[in-house]
This record gives sequence, C-alpha cells and structure tokens, in this order.
Amino acid sequence: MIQIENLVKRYGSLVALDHLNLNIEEGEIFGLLGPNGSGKTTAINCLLALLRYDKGDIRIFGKPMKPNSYDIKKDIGVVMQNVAVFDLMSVYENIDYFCGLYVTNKKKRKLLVEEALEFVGLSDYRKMRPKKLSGGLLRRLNIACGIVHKPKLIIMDEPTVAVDPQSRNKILEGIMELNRQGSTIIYTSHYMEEVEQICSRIAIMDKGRAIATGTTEELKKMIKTGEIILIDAISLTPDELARIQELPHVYDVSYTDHKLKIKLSSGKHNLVRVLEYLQSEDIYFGRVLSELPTLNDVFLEITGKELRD
Ligand SMILES: Nc1ncnc2c1ncn2[C@@H]1O[C@H](COP(=O)(O)OP(=O)(O)OP(=O)(O)O)[C@@H](O)[C@H]1O
Repeated sequence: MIQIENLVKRYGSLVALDHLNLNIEEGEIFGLLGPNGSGKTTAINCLLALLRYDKGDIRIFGKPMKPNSYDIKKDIGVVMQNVAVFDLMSVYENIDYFCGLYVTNKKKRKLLVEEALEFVGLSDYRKMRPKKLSGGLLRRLNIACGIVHKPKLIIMDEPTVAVDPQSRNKILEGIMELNRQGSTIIYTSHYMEEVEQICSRIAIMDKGRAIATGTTEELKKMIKTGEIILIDAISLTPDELARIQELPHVYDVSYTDHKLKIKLSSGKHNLVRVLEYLQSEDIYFGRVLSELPTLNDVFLEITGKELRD
C-alpha cells in the first residue's frame, strides 16, 4: 500500500530523514516507534506531500504521491499530533465540516457524522464547543474529524500524547476497530507499550532511519537478550558473581545496591539454573523477577541508548 524508498529530508544542515525505507502492506496497523526527534513526524509530513524532501520516492496505493495527488488524498485520513479543530464550531459541526470535504451527499454525511460521534464516544457532547472539552475528549474529537469519511488509509501521529488512561484506552480500542473494519493504519508513538499492544508490524526509528522492522516477536529475536532476571536484596561475593556470570546463557551481569540483574540469551530453565545455584551456595535473596525483553531492550541493544526519555 505504501512504499518509501531512500527518503532524505534535511532542515539546513540537520538530516531529519536519512535514507528511510518503509514498506507498508494493506490491512496492517504499522507502528513507527522512536524517541523524540527521530523523524516520525517528518516522515508523515513527507508521506502526505505536505513537506518537500531532498531525495527518495514515495508511492501510495501504487501511485507516486505528489502535492496535488487528490485522488490519493481522498482515501487518506489524518490525525495530526496537534489538535486542529475550529473553536467556534460545536463538536458536531466540526466533524460535519471535515466530512463535507470528502462527502457532498447530505444524507450520507449525516450518517457518517453520527457514526463517528458514536465511535469516539462523543455523542453526548455534540453541542459543546471544543474549548469546553477535556484534553482526552478533544483528542477524540480530533480523531473523529480525521476518520469520519472512512478512509482506506489512516495516519495517526502520536494521538495519545498527554491523554488520560481512559481516553487512551478508548483511542487504542478505536484504532483496532477501524483496522477490523478495513482501514490500514500508520501509527507513530514513542510509547513502546502502545505500539506493542496494537501494531501488527513496527519500524523502530532512530536519527531518521528505520533501524529495525518487523513484528514484535521478530524484533525481539533480533537481539541477544532473551530473558532478564532481576533479584532484590541479595549479597554476593566477587567469586559468587563470577560463578553466576559463567552459568549457561548468561552474558551480562550487573550488581549494585544489593540488586542483581542478569541478562541471558534465550534458553530453557534459565531461571531455575540461577535459583539452584543460589540455593546450593546458601545465598539469601528477596524478590525475583524474570522478564522477557521489551522493545526498549531492542532499541537499547541496537543503539546503545534508552528509548524512553
Ligand atoms: N521545521 C523544522 N525546522 C528545523 N528542524 C526541524 C523542523 N522540524 C523538525 N526538525 C528537526 O528534525 C528532527 C526530526 O523531527 P521530527 O519532529 O520529525 O521527530 P519526531 O520523531 O516526530 O519527534 P517527536 O516525537 O518529538 O514529534 C528533529 O531533530 C527536529 O528538531
């Protein structure tokens, strides 16, 4: 559905997109995950031909995307990072206005606006002006305006930033529902939990490049870490620490403030082996946690820095 090839965008001497390559298939919820400044919004703006770029090719629905590609644009719904609605119009009028940009038939429009209101849970707020809505409800209105015409492709740029948990869940459920109804979705975020929860495939972005692309499982298999064991309230001698380092699959051990963190590659019985060793040496310990790697670990291992700010 979308092909981005070798996309380069510079702002003066700053390279915001550095030969970005992406391939997005019909039916996906495709996540662009990256820290602030990694180039997600720039990529979206180039994709929508809102921003000129220096090099590269963008094709949507098999056709080259240009600023005047209205035949392509009519099938795209956009929910931008900054809320863009009219303060002097009510909730209903706002959604109706955006719908009217695509749908001229009044009857059909009324039906679509009612559906969008229901969909984002704003039916009871239809007469309210946007200024009276809470931050979360305002975001939901922003979404309703972007999706009301039922586009084939929906692009959402960080729609849950600074949103309360209730609205966030509503938004995430809504995105999955839109996808079930047939829309392909591109979703940018710097929240790895959200992206893991809803996206069928993810491109991890850093410094304007997609440094890894795949399903959550595929991304996690790209790194050495298969399991992380955390043990609290433990006292170890340097010898004992060295023995733990030698256990099978262990490749990194850190020990500070009586907290032990062991990184292991995937393998059966990793935790059992560690616990058996501690027991055999009569070493006391507190809480034990065994965690699977997160997308933050993927980012950390590939870039050497944390995904979180
Ligand atoms: N109009 C602009 N002029 C100059 N530099 C810009 C402009 N827009 C973005 N940049 C820079 O380009 C880089 C990529 O920014 P972009 O907004 O695309 O990142 P992002 O991943 O969307 O970040 P965020 O999550 O903060 O929105 C950043 O270093 C940013 O400072």
